[in-house]
Amino acid sequence: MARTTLQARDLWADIQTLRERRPLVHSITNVVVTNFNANVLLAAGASPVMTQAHEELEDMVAIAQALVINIGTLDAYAVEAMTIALRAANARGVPVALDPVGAGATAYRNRTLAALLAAGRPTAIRGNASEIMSLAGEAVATRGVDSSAGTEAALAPALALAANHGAVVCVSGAVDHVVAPDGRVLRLDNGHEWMTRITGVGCSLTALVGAFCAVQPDAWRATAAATALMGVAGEIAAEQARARGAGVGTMAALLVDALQLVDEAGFLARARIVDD
Ligand SMILES: Nc1ncnc2c1ncn2[C@@H]1O[C@H](COP(=O)(O)OP(=O)(O)O)[C@@H](O)[C@H]1O
Ligand SMILES: Cc1ncsc1CCOP(=O)(O)O
Ligand SMILES: [Mg+2]
Repeated sequence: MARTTLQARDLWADIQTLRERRPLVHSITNVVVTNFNANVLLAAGASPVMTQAHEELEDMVAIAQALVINIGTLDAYAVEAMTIALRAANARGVPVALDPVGAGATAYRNRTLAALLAAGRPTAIRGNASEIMSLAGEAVATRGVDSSAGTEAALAPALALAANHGAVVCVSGAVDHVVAPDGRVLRLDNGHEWMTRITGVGCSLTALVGAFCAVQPDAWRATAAATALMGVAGEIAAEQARARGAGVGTMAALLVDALQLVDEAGFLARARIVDD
């Protein structure tokens, strides 16, 4: 396994670049998380637009700096939209982040993901452990949209998935694993268990992956920056919520705040890159 040379300060540089450049991120996402995802993107410094109208997809992809495809709430119209947008993004060199929500839960999701991966190539794929294991061909059943496995078990499947599709793969969980098609692996030990009790945090991480791919051409480093930022912000939000005797509802708002307000010292003090 290749050792990482990435440092937290490299990831902080990408966070600053995102805040300065404010890339337009086009998302085709699910009906549960659309508003939260848009707020997360805005807080981190990106400019979100959500649309799946077939009539405007190619025009929107043409002005976007990244595309996010999220299969959380599927129907035939949305699947066609994802396929059109993926092809358009690939043709224009616009980076694509894919969230395989619920992969391994139903045959329809698995079929749809196979068709999307046959139609085009995502730049990065971000899912929880059982979603990534399922996408890599392992016989695993995702529990609705929640993981039924730990991230360590998904490392080998993630490396295979990355190599097979030429995409960076991020497996999120207690320790996040970010792997590149060439075998580079970065582990990030940030976050808080309460993040799993706010809907859309994983989906929003995928949206951030898209945003960072818009400003950092090394998709592995971009995905690491997104993952570190979400983990650090989640930690800050959980701490602040607990300090005031609040729960995960308050934490959701504090998470958006932390994505906006985290500064260099706070980020560098918390970001934990784990080497083997
Ligand atoms: N047990 C945990 N401890 C700390 N952070 C976690 C834990 N589980 C998930 N996270 C964090 O929550 C975010 C969403 O990840 P995850 O829950 O795996 O996604 P999904 O919502 O798609 O299942 C990531 O930033 C991840 O690091
Ligand atoms: C609950 C739910 N059902 C379909 S999509 C969705 C949101 C999943 O969001 P996340 O994976 O970020 O928790
Ligand atoms: Mg998810």
